[in-house]
Amino acid sequence: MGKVRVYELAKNMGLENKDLLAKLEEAGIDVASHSSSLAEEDLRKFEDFVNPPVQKIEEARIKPGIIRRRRTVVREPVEQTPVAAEDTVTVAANEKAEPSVTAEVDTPEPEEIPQPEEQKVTPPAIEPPVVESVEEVASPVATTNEAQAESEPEIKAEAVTTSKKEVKTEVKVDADKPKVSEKKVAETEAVATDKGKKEKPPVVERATGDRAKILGRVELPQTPPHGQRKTRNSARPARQDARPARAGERPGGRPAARPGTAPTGRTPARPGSTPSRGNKRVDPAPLAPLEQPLPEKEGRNKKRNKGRRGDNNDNQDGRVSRRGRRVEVFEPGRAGQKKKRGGKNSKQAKHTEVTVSKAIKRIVRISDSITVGELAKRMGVKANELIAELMRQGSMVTINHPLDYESAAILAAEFNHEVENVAFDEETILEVEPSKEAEDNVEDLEVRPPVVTIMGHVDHGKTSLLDAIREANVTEGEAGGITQHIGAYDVELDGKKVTFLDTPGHEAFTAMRARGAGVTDIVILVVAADDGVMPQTKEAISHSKAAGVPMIVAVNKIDKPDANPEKVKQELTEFELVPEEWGGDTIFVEVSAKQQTNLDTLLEMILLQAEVLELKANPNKRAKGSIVEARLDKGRGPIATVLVQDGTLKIGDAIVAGLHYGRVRSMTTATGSQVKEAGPSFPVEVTGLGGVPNAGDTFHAVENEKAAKDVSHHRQSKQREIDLSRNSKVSLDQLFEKMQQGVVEELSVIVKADVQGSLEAVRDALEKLSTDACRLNIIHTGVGGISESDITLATASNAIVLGFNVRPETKAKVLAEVEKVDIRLYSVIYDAVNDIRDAMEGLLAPTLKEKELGRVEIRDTFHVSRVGTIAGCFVVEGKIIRNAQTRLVRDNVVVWQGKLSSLKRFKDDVKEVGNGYECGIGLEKYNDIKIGDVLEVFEIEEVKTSL
Ligand SMILES: Nc1nc2c(ncn2[C@@H]2O[C@H](COP(=O)(O)OP(=O)(O)OP(=O)(O)O)[C@@H](O)[C@H]2O)c(=O)[nH]1
Repeated sequence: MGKVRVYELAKNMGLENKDLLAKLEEAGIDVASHSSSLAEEDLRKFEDFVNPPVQKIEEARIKPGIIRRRRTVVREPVEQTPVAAEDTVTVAANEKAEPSVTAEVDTPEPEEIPQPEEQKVTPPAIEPPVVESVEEVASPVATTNEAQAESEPEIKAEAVTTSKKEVKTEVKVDADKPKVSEKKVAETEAVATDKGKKEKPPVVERATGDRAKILGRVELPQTPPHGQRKTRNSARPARQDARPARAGERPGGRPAARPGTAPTGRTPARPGSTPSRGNKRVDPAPLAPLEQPLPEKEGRNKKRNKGRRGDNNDNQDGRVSRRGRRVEVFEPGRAGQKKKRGGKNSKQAKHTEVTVSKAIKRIVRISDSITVGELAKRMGVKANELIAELMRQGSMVTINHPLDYESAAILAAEFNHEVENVAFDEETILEVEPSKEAEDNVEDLEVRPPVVTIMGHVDHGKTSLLDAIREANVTEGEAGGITQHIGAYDVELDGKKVTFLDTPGHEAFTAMRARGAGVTDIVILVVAADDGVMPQTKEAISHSKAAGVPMIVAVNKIDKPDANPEKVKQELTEFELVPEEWGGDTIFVEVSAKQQTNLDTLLEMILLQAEVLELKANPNKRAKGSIVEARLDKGRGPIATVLVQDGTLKIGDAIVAGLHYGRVRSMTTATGSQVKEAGPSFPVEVTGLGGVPNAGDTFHAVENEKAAKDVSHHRQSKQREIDLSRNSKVSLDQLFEKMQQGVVEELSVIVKADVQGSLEAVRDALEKLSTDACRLNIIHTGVGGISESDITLATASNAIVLGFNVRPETKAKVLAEVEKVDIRLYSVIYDAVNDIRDAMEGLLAPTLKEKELGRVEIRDTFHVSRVGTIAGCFVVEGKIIRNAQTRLVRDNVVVWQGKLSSLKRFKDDVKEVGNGYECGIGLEKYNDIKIGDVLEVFEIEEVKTSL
C-alpha cells in the first residue's frame, strides 16, 4: 500500500484540508501540510481517532481510473452467540485461518489496474451476527473482484456485487440472528449511517490499530439507489447473502478474521485476490452456509474459478452448493479437510460405481507378451494391484516387466479377465503346424530322391567324385581346382534320382544346419585311400554325427599304387564307423573318381540307404524347402538355389525365403534348363525374390504375395530383436544359471589340443564330470588350432570350445565373437576340468581374461653368440610391449609362453613397438624360434564371473 496524502484524504472525506489537518493534529498525528503523506501507522491512528463505523465504511475509496476492492474496515469483532448451523446463514471463520487476517486491497487484477488500497481486518474471535438483508452500502469491490472473490474458497462472507466505479448494496442486519460476520456488521453500520437509519448491529467492536488497517478514508459515493438494483435486491436477498462467503472474508467481500488467532499486524494476501508481491494466498476453506441464490455475475474470472467451483460442488454435506443454491453449513472442525476430502470422496464416488464390463471387454488381446503396466491399463486396474498379485505369486516384478502369454493369462484370470494371444501366427500362414503335416495321407506321399552331401578332407577327391558321378567335369572349370561354392545337382541311376549338394566342406553343411536346414539325408565321407583319416575327415565325422545323418564312406583313389583301403577302414573304426563285413553297420565303398570305378555301386548304396530311410514327401501341396545358396546377380537380381523338400514349387508362386519374399519368376535346373515346376528333392535356381536369403534359410510357398510379405516383415522385426539380444549360446559363465532354469541339461564341448595325449586326458576327465543335472557331451576333439569349422560346429550344437595349448585362428576368433561361442583356452587340463566343475556347481571363479595387445610375425632369425636367437619381427596388429606376456605360436599351437628378454628397434632398446614397425626380439630362455612363427602379446585381466 502506498502512502496517502492529507489532501487526498481530505478530499475523500469531504473535508477541507485545514479541517483534516486540525483533526489530524487532534488525533496526535504530526503533519506539516496538506501535501504531507500519511503513513499506514498514521492512518490507523487516525482511524482509531475517528473511529465511527460509518466512517470506516467511508474509508474505502475509489480513485479515478483505479478499481478498488471494497473492504469492510470493521476491526473489532462483535460479541456473538455461537453458530446456529441450521436454518441460518452462517459465516464462519476458516479453521485454518492465520492469527490475523489483514487483507491487502491493492492486489492487482490481471485485467485491471492495481489497487494500492489496503485494508486491514481484525479477525473476530466470535461469530458475527447474521446478515439478513443489505442496505445500500457503497462498496469498492468491483464486479470482477467479486467474481474473483467467488472463486476463492477462503471467503465465507458475502461480497457485494458492484459496478467498477460504484457499488450499492443493501444490507439489513437482524440482530436476532445469531451470526453474521463482522464485516457485514460493519457494512450494516455503514449503510445505516449513510442512509440515516442508524440501524446498528448488536455489538460491533471497533477495529483497533493492531487488528485492522485503514488505508485511508473513502468518501463513499452517495449515489442514489439504483432503481433496478434496488428492485432486484428488494425482490430477493442481497447478493452479499446470495453468494457464499469465503474463508477469511467478511460480508461485503472483506477478509474475515480468523478465529482464535491473534493479530500480527502482517498483511497477508487478500482472500479472493490473486496473490501478488509476496502476499500469500490463503488456504481454501469451506463455504459459509447460505440459503441465498448465487450471484448473477461470475464474470471475468470464470475460467480461473472453474476448478474450484468443481470442488465446491463436491460438497460432502449434501447441502446445496453455491451453484446449486443449496445450503452449506460450515463446520469448523472440517474446514481444513474439506477440499481434500471433497476430492477424495469424489474419487470414491467414482469407485463406488461398480460396473461389470461386458465379457467382450474383459478380453485383453496381446501379441505374445505384454508388460505389467500395459496389462493393468487394458484391464482398467491399477498396476500396483497386478504387481502385488505377482508378488503374492512369488514374482518380484516392475511395471515394465514383460509377461508372456501364459503368465498374463493367469494373472488376468485373477482379475476376471481373459487374455487372447493375437500374435502373428506365422505357422498358420505357412501351413507348417504339425496338425497340417499330419494331414498328409499315406497315399499322398511319394518316394523322394535322397539328398546327399559329400564331405571329406581337402583334395581327397570330393569334387572329382561328384563330377564322375554326374559325368561332368566341373573340376576343370573351377579356379585352382578348388570348389568355390555350394551347388546342388541331381543325377539319375536306373530311373532313380539322387540329389547331390556339392559343398566345399563340412562348414557349409553345418552352417546350413545351424540355420535349421536339415537338408541332407545321407553324407558321403570321402577318404583318400592313400592318405587316410585326416583332420577334416574327423571334423566331417563330428559334423555328420552331430546332425544325426547316416554316413556312407567312399574310400577314394583306390587306383593309386599306395592306396590302402584297409588302413582307412581301420582308422575309421575309431570313430565308430565299422564296415559291415567287420560286423558294423557302415557302408564302405571303394571307388576311384579318376577311373570312375565302383561309382554305380556307390549310387546303389545311396539308393539302398535312402530306401532304409524311407524318404517320402507329398508333391501335391505348396512347396517348402531350403536355400542351398544365394547370390545377387547384377542383371537378374537375387538368385537363390533352392532345394524343394516337400510339395511342388511352381512359377508364379508367392514365396517367403528367410527374411525375404517375392514371386517365383523363373526356375532353372543345374543343367541350365528352364522348368515350370520343381518337386521334392529337386534343386532349382529361382529368381523373383526381393532380397538375397542366406544359405540354410527355409523357404515356403504361400497363398499370395501379401501373406509372404506379412511373414517377411514379421521375421524381419523378430530378427531385429534377435540381433539386439544375441546372447543365447551357452557359456561356462551362464552354465549354472541356465542349468537352474532348466535351459541346459547337456553341455556340449569341443576339445582342441596340441597333442593327442591331452585330448584323451581331457575326455576322460570331462566324462567323469557328467551328472544327472548336466550331462557332458564331447562332440568333437582334434589336434591343432581352433578352426572356423570348430566354431560353426559349436554354433550349430550350442557347444563351448576348450583349447589346450592351442589358439583360435584369426577367422575362428572373429566368428566366435559374432556367434557368441565361448572359447576357453588352457594350458593345464586340471584348470579346465576345475572350471567346468565349478560352472556346473555355480561356483565359477573370476575369469582370467586375456586381453590381446598385439601380434608379431617372425620374418627372420639371427643367432647372436652368448645371447641366443634373435627374431627379426614385424608388428602386424596392435603393439608389442617389452614387459608384456608373450606367447610363441606355431601353426596355431602354443610352443612357448613367457616374457621377452629384449626388444629393440635397430640397436636401441625400446619399451614398445607399434603396428607396422619392424623390431628385434629375444625370448627369455628360448631359442627355438622359426620363421613364420607368430608372437602374441597379451596381458591378463580378471573379469568377475557373472552367474
Ligand atoms: N589318382 C586319383 N586321383 C584323384 C582321384 N580323385 C581325385 N583325384 C585327384 O585329387 C585331386 C583333388 O581332387 P578334388 O576333387 O579337387 O578334391 P576335393 O576334395 O574336391 O578338393 P577341394 O575342392 O579342394 O576340397 C585332383 O587332382 C584329382 O585329380 C582318384 O580317384 N584317383
